[in-house]
Amino acid sequence: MVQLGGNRYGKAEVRLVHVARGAGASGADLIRDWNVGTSLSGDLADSHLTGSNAKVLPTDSQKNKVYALARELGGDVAPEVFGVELGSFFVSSQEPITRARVSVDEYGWTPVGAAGYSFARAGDLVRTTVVHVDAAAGTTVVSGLKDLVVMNTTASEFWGYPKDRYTTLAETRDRILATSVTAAWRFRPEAVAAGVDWDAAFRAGKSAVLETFAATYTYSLQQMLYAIGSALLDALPAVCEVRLSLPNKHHYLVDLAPFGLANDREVYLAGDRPYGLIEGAVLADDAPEPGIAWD
Ligand SMILES: O=c1[nH]c(=O)c2[nH]c(=O)[nH]c2[nH]1
Repeated sequence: MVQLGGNRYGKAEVRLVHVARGAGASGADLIRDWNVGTSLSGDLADSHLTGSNAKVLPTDSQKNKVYALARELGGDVAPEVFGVELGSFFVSSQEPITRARVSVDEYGWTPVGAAGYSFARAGDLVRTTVVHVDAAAGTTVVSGLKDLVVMNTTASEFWGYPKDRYTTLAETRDRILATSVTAAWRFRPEAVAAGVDWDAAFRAGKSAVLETFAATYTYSLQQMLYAIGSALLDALPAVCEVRLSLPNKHHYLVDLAPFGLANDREVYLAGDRPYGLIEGAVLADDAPEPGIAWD
């Protein structure tokens, strides 16, 4: 015998660019460039077990609502606001749907020139948010960033680790530390209910990550993870938990001795794979249980 397990469905990667015309400083346009995902769940067993689509709001309709809502909300809207509105729409308008998950990745654009309508795509990071709207459990918001590549050319050591018969790694008192930061911060339920200045929170979170990375002398990437997580909790009182994923972008000093050249921390091979992957969570002492927030 078999049975249906957990399931959800929706539209992935709905690409949407909203131009808030003249809404910026000196009448400049403001751009929100998004990759939106919707995922609905609830009383949907029939669709899998009998083929009845009576409760299946087409993913095509979900995609259409994404574009329509961007127009309806208008203006320079934070991705979190959009996620809460969109999720609430599906749960309140479709009786079988009890939970909606909305993800928004936001790509930044930097103004170019003075006319207010020219922009260059900002490649430094992607802003992220995942909103869950659940008919019973309420609304959760997890925001953050990904693809933020950072490097310290010194101020990092790695030594004192156990050595077994497979250990060849040389201890180092001075190495390059580089990573691509994925950070996600979970907002406190009461903050979500009261309303958050989402854009200000994002700016504060990004600054906390960058400033901590630059200011922290480390003996491991694990130590950097905890430092960044703590700094985010300090900077964002509305946040109760941070989850971080830090790939170790290894840089190997190239042996140039065969060519009669010394190499005193100058020429490195930028490793691609494999890479170390350091992951962890940092929580406020009073963080409530996450419930569905990370689903
Ligand atoms: O910061 C590090 N943490 C590790 O766990 C590890 N392991 C390794 O080989 N190099 C490193 N660097």
